[in-house]
Amino acid sequence: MLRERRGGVNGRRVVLLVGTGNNGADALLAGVHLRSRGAAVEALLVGGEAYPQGLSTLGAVHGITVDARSDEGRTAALSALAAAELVVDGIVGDRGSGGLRSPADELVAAIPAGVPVVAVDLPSGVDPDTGESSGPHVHADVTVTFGSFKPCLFLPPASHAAGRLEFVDVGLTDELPAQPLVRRLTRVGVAARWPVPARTDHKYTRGVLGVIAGSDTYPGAAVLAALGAVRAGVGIVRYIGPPRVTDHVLMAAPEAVPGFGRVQAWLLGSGVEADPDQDEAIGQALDSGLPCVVDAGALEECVKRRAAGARSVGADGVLMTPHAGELARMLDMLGHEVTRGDVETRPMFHALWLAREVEATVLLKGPTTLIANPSGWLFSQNDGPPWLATAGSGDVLAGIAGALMASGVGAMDAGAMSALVHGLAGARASGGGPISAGQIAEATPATVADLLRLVSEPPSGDRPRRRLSANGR
Ligand SMILES: NC(=O)C1=CN([C@@H]2O[C@H](COP(=O)(O)OP(=O)(O)OC[C@H]3O[C@@H](n4cnc5c(N)ncnc54)[C@H](OP(=O)(O)O)[C@@H]3O)[C@@H](O)[C@H]2O)[C@@H](O)CC1
Ligand SMILES: Nc1ncnc2c1ncn2[C@@H]1O[C@H](COP(=O)(O)OP(=O)(O)O)[C@@H](O)[C@H]1O
Repeated sequence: MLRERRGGVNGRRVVLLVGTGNNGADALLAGVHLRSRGAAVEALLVGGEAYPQGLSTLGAVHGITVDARSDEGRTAALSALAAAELVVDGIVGDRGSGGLRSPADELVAAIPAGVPVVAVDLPSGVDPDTGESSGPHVHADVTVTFGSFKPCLFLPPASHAAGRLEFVDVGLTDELPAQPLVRRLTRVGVAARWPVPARTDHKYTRGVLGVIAGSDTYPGAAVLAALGAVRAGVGIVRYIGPPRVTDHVLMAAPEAVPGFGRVQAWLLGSGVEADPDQDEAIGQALDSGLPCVVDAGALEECVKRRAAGARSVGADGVLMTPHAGELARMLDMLGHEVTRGDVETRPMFHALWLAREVEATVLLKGPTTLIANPSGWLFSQNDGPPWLATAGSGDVLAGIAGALMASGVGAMDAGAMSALVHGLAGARASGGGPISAGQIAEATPATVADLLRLVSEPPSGDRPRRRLSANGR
């Protein structure tokens, strides 16, 4: 980072924020290394006993140590930070809880804006297991993590403070639980799970998705949801909605077939407003025992029915796709006083809460997408640019998820796979600039094709097939 931003290491001022644990020790050793390359290194001690060997080695190479707990030390620490060209955060690691104590909180708040920060293991001040934070915390440009990714690196809001993640394998893989609490599907993981048609397939065996979406107020949502499904490669879309909306859907996606018929899964609710015909159709679909993606205007009906015990399919057959505001509304409906702000502050907690209350899979949309199921497992996907935050983007996502569920993919996988493909398609369409939701749908086929190339057999047969790990990641 010093090389990238300051043209080299020699003579640069590096400040280490050093706690008493292993992360403090790692920061000290990083300091020794940087000192040996000519950087001026100051270690600010924020707790009691820091790693003695690290302190003595840093001293031996003429690094400076400041005990920031005394008044005098704190003043020196603050002026070191004001002049820093790189900060290494080793205050707390995965045993940190309850927010930063003094003087760490004051020092973190004093890191000047624009100075690059490298965090050891996690940005100090966030809760390692939940990604929540109750006070000031470090905002890192890069987090270097050892042995395994800590849950907070994937869980917002902490994940947004971690910056780029650098993983260093220190050989702990065998010690880790087989099923981590939070997982992230990679491109290869999605490609390996993608339903690729066999030579003998026809459109019905590939899966038919019934789409009940759109209204006279929001005709576009139906168009975008149908396009998402068609472009993700469903066998057929059957569209059910008001006549004017049907016309729009058929204009944009002539592949769609209007009216009821046999389907393998449902996509319900995108752009739906109170309408007796659609409400009845949605109710029937929810009772059909078929897998469903439940979005926007169908969320309330789904929650009501499932909370009352009407659960025609289990959690892996229902993928609810609220954004933070909708998730708050659903929990409120169930008698819990929850605001959008509460959900944004504790997204994992609230997604799991709804998943457990109604025994469904919950995909919570946002800058990072969380997919939670009632057993407590989560996927966290963070694959697209902020340009995805555009009207109708979520309707396309619902369409992609619907296509996957119609072809037999379970709700957890369908949620994570659609989030990754939606994110990558957004990035492809964007190329760094603004996008419309329709462009996300348009970029989906090429995005899937790129993914599938990661796991396809080479034509010549002499390159080995890419090996996947046991869990497909
Ligand atoms: N092309 C189409 O057909 C599209 C159709 N769509 C369809 O629309 C339906 C509604 O979905 P939605 O998520 O947009 O609405 P909804 O959950 O009620 O949240 C609204 C909340 O947002 C806020 N808010 C509003 N304005 C704000 C502002 N200027 N600045 C800041 N905040 C503002 C306001 O919150 P407040 O702070 O006022 O409490 C309000 O409560 C849904 O069926 C979807 O599929 C969409 O996909 C879009 C494309
Ligand atoms: N800052 C962001 N970075 C990346 N993706 C985002 C960001 N904000 C929103 N998204 C994604 O954009 C989509 C927005 O969906 P949604 O809120 O339902 O909007 P709409 O109802 O207009 O379609 C979701 O897939 C969400 O995860």
